Amino acid sequence: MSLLSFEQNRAVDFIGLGRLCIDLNANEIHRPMEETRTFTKYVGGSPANITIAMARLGMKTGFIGRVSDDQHGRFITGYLEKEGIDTSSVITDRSGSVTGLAFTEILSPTECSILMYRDNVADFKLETGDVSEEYIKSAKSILISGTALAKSPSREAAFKAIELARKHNVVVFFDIDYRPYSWVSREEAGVYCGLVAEKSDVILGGREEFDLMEAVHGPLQHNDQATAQKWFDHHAKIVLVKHGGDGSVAFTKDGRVLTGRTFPANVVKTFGAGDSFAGAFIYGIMHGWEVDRSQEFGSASASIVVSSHSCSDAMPTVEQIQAIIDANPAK
Ligand SMILES: Nc1ncnc2c1ncn2[C@@H]1O[C@H](COP(=O)(O)OP(=O)(O)OP(=O)(O)O)[C@@H](O)[C@H]1O
Ligand SMILES: O=C(O)C[C@@H](O)[C@H](O)C(=O)CO
Repeated sequence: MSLLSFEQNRAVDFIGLGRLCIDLNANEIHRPMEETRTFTKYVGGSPANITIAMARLGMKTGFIGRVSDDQHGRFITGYLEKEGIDTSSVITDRSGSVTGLAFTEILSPTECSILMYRDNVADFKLETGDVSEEYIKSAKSILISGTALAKSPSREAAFKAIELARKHNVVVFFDIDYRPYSWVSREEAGVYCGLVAEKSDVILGGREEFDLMEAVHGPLQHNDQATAQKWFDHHAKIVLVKHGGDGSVAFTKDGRVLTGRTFPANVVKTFGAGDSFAGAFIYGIMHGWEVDRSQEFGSASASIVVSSHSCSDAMPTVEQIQAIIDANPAK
């Protein structure tokens, strides 16, 4: 019995909402950013990365967001269009906003950090008027990333999108995506992420991201199974807890607990694992695959992206992911 039912007669499979930014990944790796002279530019932003991942896997995708009225905004929109992502709801913001920049430092394969420049960014200027009911009802699913909740009017736009999704049987995927630099406080993040989690069908996050919500919406349990039950008591059908190199654990409302394995990787950088995992995992779920097969697909995708310099550019095809799985059969 499928946990989720996706409306089939919809023009769009998946809509991402929120952050469209630019990654500037250090070319001189294994040294501090103070010693970096050059960077390579990629489209970034967790929801953008996940939407690009879905498009690379052949899904019909769209995006709801705002970009700056400059070369960076045009670069992002052009990239999305080249990937086949519908940009009819990607709005050029003309308030003088800028594009968020994510400078990434790769000290070692396991020591990576991101320096975020996010003052007056276009993505937080997303307004409720940018969220079209007609567009939402044309989709099978929508992705909400937690950072979109960090500031108004983006926050209200995200909540409107969720309400419209619920009204039109659009499946809501929620990636908690906690990025401290965008929030006033952890507590505020917990408040708003918890309110979205209560309305979501599938929730993805790390242990500490679930703790963030439980610190406000209680009780704080540090226990994946108890966490999952908490959200099943609301609207969730699948709760997936990511554990980095240790894989993931998925809980289903019908009582299954599924452990996701990891795949060997020549790790260049650790970030991008979550977005590539999410894209391929959601792909599996939307194709009616069992949750554990979807976890495996997500994990294989992540092993490719952590072995690459970029996030968005490195998002793999179905064939590339399957080749990793075929080369590393489960024991
Ligand atoms: N070093 C690794 N090698 C292979 N697979 C990995 C590695 N790190 C993570 N993964 C895979 O990616 C999935 C998601 O990783 P993780 O838990 O780090 O998400 P995240 O914290 O959201 O990542 P990000 O750093 O992109 O925000 C894991 O469940 C695992 O399957
Ligand atoms: O989501 C962000 O703001 C940073 C991303 O652009 C970056 O690619 C990353 O950290 C992916 O996890």
